[in-house]
Amino acid sequence: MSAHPDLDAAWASFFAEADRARTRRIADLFDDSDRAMHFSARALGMLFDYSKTHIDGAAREALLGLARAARVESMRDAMFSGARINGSEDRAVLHTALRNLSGVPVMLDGEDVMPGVLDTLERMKAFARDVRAGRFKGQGGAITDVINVGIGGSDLGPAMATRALTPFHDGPRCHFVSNVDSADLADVLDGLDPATTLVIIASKTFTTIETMTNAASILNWMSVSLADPAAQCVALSSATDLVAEFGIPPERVFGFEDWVGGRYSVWGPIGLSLMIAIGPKDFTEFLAGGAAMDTHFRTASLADNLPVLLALVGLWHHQGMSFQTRAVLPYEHRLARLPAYLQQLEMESNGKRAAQDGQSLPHGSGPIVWGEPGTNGQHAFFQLLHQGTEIVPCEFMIGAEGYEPDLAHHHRLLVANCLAQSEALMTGRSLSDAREIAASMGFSGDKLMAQAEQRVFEGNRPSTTLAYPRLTPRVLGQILALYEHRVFVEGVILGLNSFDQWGVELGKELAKRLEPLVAGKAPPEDMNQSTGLLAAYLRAPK
Ligand SMILES: O=P(O)(O)OC[C@H]1O[C@H](O)[C@H](O)[C@@H](O)[C@@H]1O
Repeated sequence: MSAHPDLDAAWASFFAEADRARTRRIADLFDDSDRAMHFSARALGMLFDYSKTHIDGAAREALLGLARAARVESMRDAMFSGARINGSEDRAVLHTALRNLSGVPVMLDGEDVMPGVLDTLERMKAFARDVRAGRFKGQGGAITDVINVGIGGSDLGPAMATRALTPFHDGPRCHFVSNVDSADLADVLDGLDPATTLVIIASKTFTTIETMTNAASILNWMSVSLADPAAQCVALSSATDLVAEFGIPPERVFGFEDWVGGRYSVWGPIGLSLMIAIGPKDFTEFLAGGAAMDTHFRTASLADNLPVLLALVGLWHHQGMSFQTRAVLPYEHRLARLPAYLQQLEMESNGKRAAQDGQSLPHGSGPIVWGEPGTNGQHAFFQLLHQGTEIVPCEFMIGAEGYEPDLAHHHRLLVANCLAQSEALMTGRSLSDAREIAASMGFSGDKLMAQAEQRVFEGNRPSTTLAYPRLTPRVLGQILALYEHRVFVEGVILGLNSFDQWGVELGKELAKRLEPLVAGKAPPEDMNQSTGLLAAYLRAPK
């Protein structure tokens, strides 16, 4: 007898609905003339349309039943209340406190974390203002360039958001170095003046090999021409003792606590490069957007709750319809790094095999997430989205307005393309229409059939669209918090801990063991022969 009979029953109705849906055509669901209204939701000025999916009223009831049976609301409240929901690391999950601009107390072990959070935020703002105004100087004058050295969560958030908010840049240029591949560092340093460059070393643990290696090499680069390279360094970290050992004085260290996961950390000190690029005021807007989404997530009913709906649609496609991946397709060129950011957020959070109690997950983990901005993707992999034998649910994103009023016709084309794709995926093209096309091209007989078949689009391919007014700092904050909570809800329903990442450890350990071998020293005793062959080739390629 299961310990969770309600949850088991909810999963059973979920799978029964998914089975029923397999034979259904999405386009037929639009016989209901109100479907678009009934299968979309609005919040904070954004519109989430999930009507172009196989979900009907009964399926939605089953999905909401699953959210209720998995106790999504009480788990949500537990997260916001500072409970240690990250069980394997025995940590609370309170990145939301970083954007809690109201300052309403957030208690952890009987203590309010907000005074510390707001104090750090004020210090960041003061420092960002000094850098932007030229009061904080490099050894050659005002700072012209900022390099954020970090990887994973200490890179993807600020790198993605800084690019997303290009129209708001009015500070020094910001660059990002993450890869241990020297090519990354060399390309960023090329053309920079060490005397006017600020280096931000961003690492929660301050032990990550890529970041520490890059930081050391940057300091070497600076030391060729500067008397005191460390004077132009800032650290963003939870490991204040290691930062002190490294030699960065406390006034240039911005700390955060272990209850902020790396991939959830852009809202705090890890966002410093973004704050320097766009200024404290717009950064505060970004935080306000995240906070507004938190309030929505905490107060909206499940059926109107955007993060819950995104999560349920995701589970429906992956667990219910057995679609293995999902594509994130921002029709917003400045969100080019969003798919990479979401890959870490979603796959590092929910790409797991074991439940909190160590049992195998009964219904698997989260899906593979990938994507590219439109319209570029249309000229690359959309072929497979339309005619491949794998079905990939697509998540489109589009703003009503861009930032180039003189080029408004570009934006109209962008919107038309985005809408055209979701419609084409759903409606497809029938064999008879394809035959007509082939006939009009002059084909006949067997050739006509062959030509026609290749022009058939099965259609019935699901997508959702998130539409927003314009990509402002506030809207970006809303979107990122929306996805964070979506990942959380999916994780709760799947029964896993979204906040640890044990799956990244093994490769790191092995890399450490293999380094001597790559350097030509003794191989580890239990080294695999394929690895040995590759290492030998890479030492002397012939
Ligand atoms: O910020 P750091 O401690 O340097 O960690 C950087 C990144 O590396 C780790 O391997 C984790 O997979 C990420 O979650 C983390 O964001």
